Amino acid sequence: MFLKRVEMQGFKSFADKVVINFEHSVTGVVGPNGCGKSNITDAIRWVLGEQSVKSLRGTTMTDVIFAGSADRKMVGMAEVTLVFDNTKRSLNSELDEIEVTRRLYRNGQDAEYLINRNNVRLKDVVDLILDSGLGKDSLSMISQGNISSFAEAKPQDRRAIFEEAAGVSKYKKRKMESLAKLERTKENIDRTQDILSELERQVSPLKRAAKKAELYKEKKTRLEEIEIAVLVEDINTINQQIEDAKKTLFNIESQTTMFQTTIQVHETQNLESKKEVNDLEKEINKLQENLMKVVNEIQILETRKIELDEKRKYVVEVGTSEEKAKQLQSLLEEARVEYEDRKSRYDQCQINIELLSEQLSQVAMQYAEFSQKNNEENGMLRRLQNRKEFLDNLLKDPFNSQGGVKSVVDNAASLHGVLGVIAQIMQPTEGYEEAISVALGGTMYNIVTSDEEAARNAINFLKKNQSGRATFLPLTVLQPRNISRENQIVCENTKGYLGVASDFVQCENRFIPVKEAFLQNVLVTDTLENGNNLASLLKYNYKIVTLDGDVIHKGGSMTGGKSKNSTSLLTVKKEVDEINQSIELQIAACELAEKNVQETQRKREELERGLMESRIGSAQLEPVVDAKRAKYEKLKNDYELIRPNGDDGLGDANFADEVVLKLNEAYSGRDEITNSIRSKREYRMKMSQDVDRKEQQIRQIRKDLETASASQNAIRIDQARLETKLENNLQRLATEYQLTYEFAKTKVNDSHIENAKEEVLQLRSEIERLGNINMNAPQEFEEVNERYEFLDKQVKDLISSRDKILSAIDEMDHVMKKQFKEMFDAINNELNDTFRALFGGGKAKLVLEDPSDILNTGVDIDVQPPGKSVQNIRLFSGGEKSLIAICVLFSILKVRPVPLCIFDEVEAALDQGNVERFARYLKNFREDTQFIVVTHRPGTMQQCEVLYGVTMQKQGVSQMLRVELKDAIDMADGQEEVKS
Ligand SMILES: Nc1ncnc2c1ncn2[C@@H]1O[C@H](COP(=O)(O)OP(=O)(O)OP(=O)(O)O)[C@@H](O)[C@H]1O
Repeated sequence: MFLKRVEMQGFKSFADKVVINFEHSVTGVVGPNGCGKSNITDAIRWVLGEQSVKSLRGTTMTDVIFAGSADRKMVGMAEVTLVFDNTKRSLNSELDEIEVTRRLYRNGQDAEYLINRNNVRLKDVVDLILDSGLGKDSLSMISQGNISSFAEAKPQDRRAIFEEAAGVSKYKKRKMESLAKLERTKENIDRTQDILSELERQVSPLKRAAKKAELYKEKKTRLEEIEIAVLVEDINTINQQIEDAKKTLFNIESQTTMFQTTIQVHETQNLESKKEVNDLEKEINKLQENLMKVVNEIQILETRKIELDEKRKYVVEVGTSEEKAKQLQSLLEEARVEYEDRKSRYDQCQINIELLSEQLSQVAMQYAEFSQKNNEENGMLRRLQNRKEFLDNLLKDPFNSQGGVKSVVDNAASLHGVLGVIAQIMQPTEGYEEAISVALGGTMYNIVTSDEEAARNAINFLKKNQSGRATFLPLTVLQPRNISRENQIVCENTKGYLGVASDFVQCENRFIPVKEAFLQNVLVTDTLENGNNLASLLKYNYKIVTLDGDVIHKGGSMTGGKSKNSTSLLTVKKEVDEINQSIELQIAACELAEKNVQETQRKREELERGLMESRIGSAQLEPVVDAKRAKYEKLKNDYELIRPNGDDGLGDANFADEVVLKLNEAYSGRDEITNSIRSKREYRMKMSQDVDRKEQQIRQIRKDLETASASQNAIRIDQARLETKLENNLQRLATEYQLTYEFAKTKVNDSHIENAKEEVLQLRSEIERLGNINMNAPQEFEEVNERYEFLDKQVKDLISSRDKILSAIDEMDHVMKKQFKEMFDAINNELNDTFRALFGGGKAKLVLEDPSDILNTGVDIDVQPPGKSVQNIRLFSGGEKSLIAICVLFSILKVRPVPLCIFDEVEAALDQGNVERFARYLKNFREDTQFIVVTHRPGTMQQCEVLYGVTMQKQGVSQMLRVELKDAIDMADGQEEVKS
């Protein structure tokens, strides 16, 4: 037998273990109402996986567990086992015997299925019986209710049994599943497409933004390359400039040493010269003493000579003619010598007068010039001293013209948080005073406060005291203003650019925000021309100042020029320094001018003295010469009278009187001393001039030394500035680009530097044109695009799976139509014979309500019992309806036999004759089908090969026992008479 055994324990009314062995093809189960017959059917249905509590006639699943009775306690577990013979492989297993068990515990949770005592899932049980004909809608379990509902059912509801028979229901189930899946797939497609279109909206702008960001990065990288190249180039230049500065410093140092040596040499020489002048002075004095002696000697000799002359005159008057002539000749010769000597000295005096006059007039002119120069220099010195006094006052009282500022500064000690005036806080680098002064402009009088409250307090103070107005800068509100990196590159590549103004200002750390707010975006150039060039490259976006204090304002307007004696608080210190220096120089200039005047005066006096001496000498000599000439001519006449033809004897005359000779000697000695004095004086003058010249040279060299030292300082400052700049550039290479100078050098090539300025401008304007950049865009785009592509693929997959489902549904529809139609036709073929057999004639047929819609059409039954006209099943009596339904059931069994069929009082509504016909007909199927028939009808019982009686001997607990026909009939409530 297919179902070999049923074992039950604790299932519904079967409290105790009951084992039913099936050994016959047709087994009858009999018993009185409520004894538990149908519970056996329920047990079989339950094991085969029934999940519907309603089908099991309960409200919860635990209702199947024996609930107890008057004298039995409830049990905790229900267990039913079915044992099948599977040698015909009706079940989906290769085993010959299969034991299926289901257990349920009262806690309702520990439900179990077992196949051959192994725990399995419900699905395994369902798979086991799939297509075996034991399904819950199959014909394997037919109750009286099924029979009547089949007959009463609408044609539409009736097709289920044909579908089951045709094996269509599994396709139908699959189709339902596929449709549900299709629905889910469509929903997924819709949902995914919604997300997709949302993503699509994001993807395009993100793609554009990402492209923009990439472009930006590219250009930025190029800018960086250029910047690195410019930095490297800058470093090269700075290194070169530092080298040059060192060389220049070395040259200046050598020059300084040379200057110092020259000064030393000059000073030593001057010392010697001065000593020499001193010696000359002494010599001259000595000579003058000698001169006096000679002059005295001359006077004595002259007196003696006069005496001698008198003696000679006497000889001439009283002597012989010979003596006379001789004497006269001697006198004549003497007079000639005297005359010529005096004449020559007189002439010399005249020459000296002329020479000295000329020299004197030159010196006088020089003296006038030097005096004028001296006056000028002194005037200049006075002007400088006046200016210095003014500047000193300004330094002492810098805010005299700014009432409010002065008042706040004077009272700073009592005002909380007043930190100082910008002009005092900022220290411009030497040489940059004018530039910083104009860069700050009026801001230099602004007062820095710690915060806004301090500023408010100070303003209230000014109001209260009505002591003026002032502008305040609270440190807490200051924002740094910079020039962009790209513009910086442009600047650094522009000729004459020196830096931003803040580079040239020192201040305490706490005031750095002030510097950054006002000077970090002001550019400094050396000249106005270079400033204009830079301004145009930067499109007039920045304020530019020059070292001279000219300003190119934002927008391009320019301010410049110079007003007399103008000064600002930032330049005043520089001017004071400069003026102190100028005063020092001016004092030296005055001293020099004074010295020149004095020197010239001394020279003039000396010349005047010489001239005077010469004039006196000349005046003294003039009458002497006349007298000597007259004397000489008279003696000549006298002698010619004595010797009219002349006498050669004259030559022999001994007129060389000793006195005369001495006198002549004395005169020539006097002249010699005078000449020596003159020449020594001249030499002394030359020496003094030489000393003066050298002193002047020393002063000039000292001036040059000062200039050299100033330029040394300037070069050192410049060198320090270059070294700071170099340090900054190296630092920037390291921090911004993580590069050493040596490595960066290997990275750059000429192409980076070529046209750097133009390219930077070009790149900068291109970057500007790019507008706002979302640097996260590439990543966001990648993420969104990845999601987009993923979802797009998913949609495609979903569409393809939807198409597959649709085609599977189509295929299933096709199979279902085919199988349904074939099964329907086959059953229809059998129905007529079955009908005739059970009704004893007539005819019957199945009719499709809508043959064009095989998948949904209802099934009607047209029957014509013998002697009756064709009628629809609904018009027949209850018994007839049952029998017609049974005809259909048997027709189906003929076409589609099932291994097990349980009939639960299906023939209840039939009359006895029909019951017997039914029971006999049933036996036709016992070859292929095992029947378990629950019945009250003796007619049926008679046809069963074995009968089991169900009893409830103990109240509420069912029991089974094999019974004989007679007992069975007795047990069946005696409702039917047994036909003997
Ligand atoms: N969980 C349960 N515990 C104890 N008894 C139960 C349980 N469930 C059902 N029963 C009993 O089973 C009996 C019904 O059994 P069943 O319907 O099989 O009777 P039957 O023999 O088919 O009757 P009829 O001939 O009237 O159809 C009832 O008496 C009911 O009290």
